[in-house]
Amino acid sequence: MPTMANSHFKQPNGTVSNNDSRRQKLLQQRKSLPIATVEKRLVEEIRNNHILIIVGETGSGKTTQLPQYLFKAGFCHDGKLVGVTQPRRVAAVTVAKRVAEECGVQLGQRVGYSVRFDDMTSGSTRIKYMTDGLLLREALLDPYLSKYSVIVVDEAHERTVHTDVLLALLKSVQKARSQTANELVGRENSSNDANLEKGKEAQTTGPLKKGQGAKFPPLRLVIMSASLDAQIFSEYFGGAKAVHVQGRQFPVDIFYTLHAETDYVEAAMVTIFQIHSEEAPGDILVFLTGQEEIESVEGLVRDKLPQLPEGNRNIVTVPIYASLPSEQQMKAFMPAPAGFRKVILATNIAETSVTIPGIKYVVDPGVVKARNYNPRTGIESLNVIPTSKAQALQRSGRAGREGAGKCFRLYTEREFEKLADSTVPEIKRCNLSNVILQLKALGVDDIIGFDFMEKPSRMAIVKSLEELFLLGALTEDYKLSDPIGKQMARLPLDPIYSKALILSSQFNCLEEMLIAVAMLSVESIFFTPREKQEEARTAIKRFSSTEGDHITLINVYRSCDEFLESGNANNSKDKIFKNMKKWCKDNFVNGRSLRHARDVHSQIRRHVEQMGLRIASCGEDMILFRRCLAASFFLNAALRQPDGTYRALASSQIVQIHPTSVLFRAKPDCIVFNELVRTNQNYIRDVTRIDPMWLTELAPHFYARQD
Ligand SMILES: Nc1ncnc2c1ncn2[C@@H]1O[C@H](COP(=O)(O)OP(=O)(O)OP(=O)(O)O)[C@@H](O)[C@H]1O
Repeated sequence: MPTMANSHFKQPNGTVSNNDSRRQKLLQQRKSLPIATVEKRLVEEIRNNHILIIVGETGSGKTTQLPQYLFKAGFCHDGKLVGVTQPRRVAAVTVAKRVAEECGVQLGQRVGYSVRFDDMTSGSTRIKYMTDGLLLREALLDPYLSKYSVIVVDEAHERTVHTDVLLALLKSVQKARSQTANELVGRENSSNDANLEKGKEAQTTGPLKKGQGAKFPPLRLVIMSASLDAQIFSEYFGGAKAVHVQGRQFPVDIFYTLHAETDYVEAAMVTIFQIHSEEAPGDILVFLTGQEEIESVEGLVRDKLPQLPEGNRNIVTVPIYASLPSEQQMKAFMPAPAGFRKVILATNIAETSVTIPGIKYVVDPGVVKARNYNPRTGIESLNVIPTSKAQALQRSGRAGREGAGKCFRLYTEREFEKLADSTVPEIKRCNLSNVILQLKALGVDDIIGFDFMEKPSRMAIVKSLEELFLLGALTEDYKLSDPIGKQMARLPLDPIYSKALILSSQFNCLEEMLIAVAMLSVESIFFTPREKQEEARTAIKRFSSTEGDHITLINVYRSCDEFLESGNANNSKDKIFKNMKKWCKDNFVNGRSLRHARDVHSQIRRHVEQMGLRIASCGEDMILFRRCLAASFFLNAALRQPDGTYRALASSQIVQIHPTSVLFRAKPDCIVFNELVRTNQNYIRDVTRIDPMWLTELAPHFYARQD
């Protein structure tokens, strides 16, 4: 077995090395992986079975090695690709970098990746890592996924909405590619939603046409995970064969607490410092639930350092969470400064697939922030819940990848035993509008009869179909509308935001809506340090609009723009970055969030430009913009009640304006909002004042009915 590969500390992840000894070392590492002993057998199984399920321990080499074996075995000979999907972009990017390095090729050549807004592939790419969402989008343009000979769905146990939909889609593509002209194709169903909902005649359309798929060679599917319940997948794929890859590379010792912890953040802090003072060198990966919690722990660690003995302050914290811009996420993969211990504070985006060089210790509080959706009330909420056993296994699997590791679970062994084996599939606990819009765009007519691995409730499907109809994305017989529905499906956003962008081009305020949507897509734009509450409030007031949070967010964005434009023209990128950081700090704006919003803004701007939408600004006339908000978010309108609470008009839920909203005290009569958060109350966030008359004028199809 190789010893711990400290070279990773010195060489940034993914650089192409001409250094022979580095290549030799990588080759040695590859050969020592458990999967290497079964290379021939796996290739044979994939040749002989069109669907194969592979279960193997974390770190055994599935993600990095199998695609290379398939390439070597000739699955890419005629220019075809091996596609590997990951639930998360950070995994797709980092694994592709690693595999390119192992192959000794430049990233983007033989080995590449493609994730939303970032394509690192070329005509010569044969092994392509991507997110599952991206492959779904590819299917819009190439319904038979004709350029792939094999598709590997990695980390299938995560059961994200995209993974589930992708599996169903791949099943029908595979069937189509192995069928003859006379056979029926999976996506052509005998009934459709209009039929089910309205008793009309069945109609079928869809891009998969009878016999067309037979033009392409059969598609092979590989479904992989370390902790997957092979049985469920095997049944779904008609008794597909499952193989188990035995053995793990390095051992990971698991430690549990003796007693249940009441405050997991506090327990995580204690554990970090205990590891730092008692354990051998090696970096620490701590799982937390979200940006705010990560930033608060960063602050707590910073505050604690001066209290430690001088020689013991050599800790650096590095955050990693989904809404952090990619280049900042990559900092987690860089080596710590010499003599320092790196403490990575991560959400579950670092839970599967990734190898973070240097990690020897994992701290796992056993909780995760998960989406939950109630189709009856239409409320989608984010709740902190216990992880499943499968997640606990994945988390501990992040240690022990370069040498033996340790995992500290901040809960008792008895609590572990009580955890569910696997996570409830996301498709059963989220709003389905986005998925249904994508499926409709893929030509799936019958959502209720669609071959989901696990069917979402009929109520959830019907509710989302109704929502899409009200937004104008579907016609009366639940077909994708043209052009609105088609345009909405092209935008990689929630349908309600896509609709807002399309409408705002008609209201002459697309400039403003682009900023609003970008700002709404990031967490916590303002930060209020505990010790500077008053100062922060005064600073934030400078951006406040009496009309509400949307215009306030636009004011922040534009003020920063103005600052960057004035006097920064001749500055280097680095200098501008530093200036922006200072501006944000002075104004109590969260710099990371604002940078992310600017990123999202330029990406969606590119999309709307490509779609030919007219980009104009309403200038000073913010009434136009507010009218557009009313026209777009009419499903999220609420009226004030005599007691100061609000009644959400679509669901009749009683809600309250969140204290962080600029309208918290003003309490206008009628509002639209964007987020409903359920804690001990139903709080609404991102709120703007509107005139109630606008609702009947701008959304008569909904409000005429309500009255
Ligand atoms: N970026 C990297 N830097 C250093 N070592 C790496 C890197 N990526 C992979 N490795 C090494 O290759 C091994 C196999 O990684 P791989 O991702 O293929 O395993 P896996 O079986 O897919 O694991 P998981 O189920 O956790 O995704 C790791 O345990 C690690 O030793």
